[in-house]
Amino acid sequence: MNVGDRHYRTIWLSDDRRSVEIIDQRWLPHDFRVERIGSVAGIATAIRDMWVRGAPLIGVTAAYGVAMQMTDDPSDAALDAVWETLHETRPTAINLRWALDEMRRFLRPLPPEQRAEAAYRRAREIADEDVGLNRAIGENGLAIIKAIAARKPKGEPVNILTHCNAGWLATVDYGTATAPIYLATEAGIPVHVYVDETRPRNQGAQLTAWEMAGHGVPHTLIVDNAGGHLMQRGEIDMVIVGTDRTTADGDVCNKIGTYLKALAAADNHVPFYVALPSPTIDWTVHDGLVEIPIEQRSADEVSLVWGKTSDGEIAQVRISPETTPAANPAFDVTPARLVTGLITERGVAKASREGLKAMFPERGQI
Ligand SMILES: CSC[C@H]1O[C@H](OP(=O)(O)O)[C@H](O)[C@@H]1O
Repeated sequence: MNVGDRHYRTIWLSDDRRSVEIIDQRWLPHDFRVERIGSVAGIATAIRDMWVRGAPLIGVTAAYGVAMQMTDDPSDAALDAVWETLHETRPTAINLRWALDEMRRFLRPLPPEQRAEAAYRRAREIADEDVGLNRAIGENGLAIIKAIAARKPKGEPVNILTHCNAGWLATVDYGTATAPIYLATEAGIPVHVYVDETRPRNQGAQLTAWEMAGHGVPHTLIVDNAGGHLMQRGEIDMVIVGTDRTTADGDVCNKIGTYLKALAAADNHVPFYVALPSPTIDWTVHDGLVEIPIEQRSADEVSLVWGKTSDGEIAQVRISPETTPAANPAFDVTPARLVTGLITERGVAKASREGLKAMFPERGQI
């Protein structure tokens, strides 16, 4: 999307045709920093420490990491080793495994001497595919926003709540949950977005709010605990979130706190949508609560917060006693029964095995 008057993707090949450049999201919204990464170790650090984050973007970044490995050592052993190294960086987003599997599937049959060039080509294709998938998600989600807008007094905005950042910063471009919002804004449909701050890393306050401001989307930052209150008072017309892994039965794993939003939405009859490209569907699992690994991140992310001081320094401060332990599960699972619909690149699927099979019949027996 545009940053000022310049278009950016979140990741792109450097002019050395080996490294990639990424928007280092740790410093947003206070500082826009681009980092160049030219090694598998650098890619692993960028994913693990969330310089880049968001399921689709994690996958694309890993794909380029495989390409870097193939440049250094195109052997089968190296291909397996880079799969393992990058797969262990973050356990929940299925796009990471999907991208690593896809790169290995694509490269294995090739002679080693062809693998590096082919790997960079395939990584770029995966990045381009992500943009196309998200654009299609935007079109399918736009129809939902239009239908809600049609039922509201003319000119009144559709009030949309979103959690965490499933925006263009979580993908290569457009985002998933934000794609319908961007297209609605471009179509002149009045929308207003309630942005959950999304503790502990505040992806909403720091990233989604920055995106909304940058794209001229009216928005209001709220604490995570305010969403239910707003729904009770009829101030939310729909919820739309992203996902890091959705099961073949429609259970949705997403940033911690999503489940609580879904419960409040169900209790207040607010439609709760999940936007996802098909690589985020894990067809090998059915019960998300049992089968999806939930990343446990550092307690420091709970006890310390980043911000800008009054003299403009970006700093971290402690918000709890030094001796207080903290728990930091990074994701939770929303059961399919709480999901109104899954907005995919092909259309809106029911959150069920039948609904997903109907949308993706080529998946056969799931
Ligand atoms: C479009 S996937 C976005 C998804 O990823 C985020 O997690 P994280 O920031 O930890 O990578 C969050 O769950 C978003 O919904």
